[in-house]
Amino acid sequence: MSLGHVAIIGYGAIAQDLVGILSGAGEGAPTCISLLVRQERVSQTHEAVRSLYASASVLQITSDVDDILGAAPDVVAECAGHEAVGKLAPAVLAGGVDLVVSSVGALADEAVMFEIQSAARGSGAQCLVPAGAIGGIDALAAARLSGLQSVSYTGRKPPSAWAGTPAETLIDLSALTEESVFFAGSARDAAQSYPKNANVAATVALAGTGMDETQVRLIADPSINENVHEITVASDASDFSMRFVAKPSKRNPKTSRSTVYSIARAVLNRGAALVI
Ligand SMILES: NC(=O)C1=CN([C@@H]2O[C@H](COP(=O)(O)OP(=O)(O)OC[C@H]3O[C@@H](n4cnc5c(N)ncnc54)[C@H](OP(=O)(O)O)[C@@H]3O)[C@@H](O)[C@H]2O)C=CC1
Ligand SMILES: O=C([O-])CC(=O)C(=O)O
Repeated sequence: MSLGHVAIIGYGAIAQDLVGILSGAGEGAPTCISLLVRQERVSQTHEAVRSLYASASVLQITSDVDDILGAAPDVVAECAGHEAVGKLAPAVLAGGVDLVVSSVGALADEAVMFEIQSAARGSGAQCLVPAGAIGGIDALAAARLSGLQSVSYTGRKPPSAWAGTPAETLIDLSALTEESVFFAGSARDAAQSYPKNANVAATVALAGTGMDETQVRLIADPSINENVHEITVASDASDFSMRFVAKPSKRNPKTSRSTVYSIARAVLNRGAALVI
């Protein structure tokens, strides 16, 4: 088995790291990588990619999803944002291509969720939700089969990681001297109000008690430099708590560095004989 053509939507922090990881995957590396970027970013992306991957003539760059689908990729990895999921995911899935989604919080929009599931059911393609920045999603999704009593998620990041979000209107991020819980509510509200910071809340919700029952707290904490993700689960099979202390991405402090490795694993597993 081998991985053929991988297409990636976006070329920001996660996607740039993903291209590096896939290109360096040795025997498991895809034979071809395509990038789907905004029209206005096509030429700058060509420049960036050419300087980094001089020998990799395999990289193709387009702003047209039909170019991607016409080349029949084995899998598409979305690494762009909620808007890109709403706009492009149904077309990819309707085209019969499996999609690994990073921006899981987009599925908190019921219309987007419906379109994605309809497109996947119609073509037989799958929308794959990786764990992303967090872990323990396997244990949670398995425990759900036994019966879940409660699932809660807490996301804690340095104040600067919440810049440009509604947290700014709730608290003075630059003046914090101690942690501040600025959001407590459902995973659906968290994912939709904090689209670049709370995708994990949606992932935990999908694996567990759903968007409306999953309890979420979001915290700005001036005493930390990492992004800390915690889940607490009570189920008929087991009770567990997990805490992940993730280093921030060097390219984007809102994004945990662990995220891209989870996406890469989901992609590389498509070409593996033994999947773990
Ligand atoms: N599941 C998880 O655990 C996590 C998920 N995420 C999700 O992943 C997304 C990407 O993260 P990250 O790489 O750090 O973010 P970045 O902002 O660094 O990169 C996103 C890139 O995607 C581009 N983009 C956005 N919309 C489109 C589109 N419609 N078509 C083509 N390109 C597009 C952006 O371009 P432009 O700048 O022009 O808008 C930008 O270059 C986040 O927005 C978040 O939704 C992030 C962290 C954890
Ligand atoms: O990467 C992270 O720390 C989590 C994140 O941004 C998200 O869930 O959207």
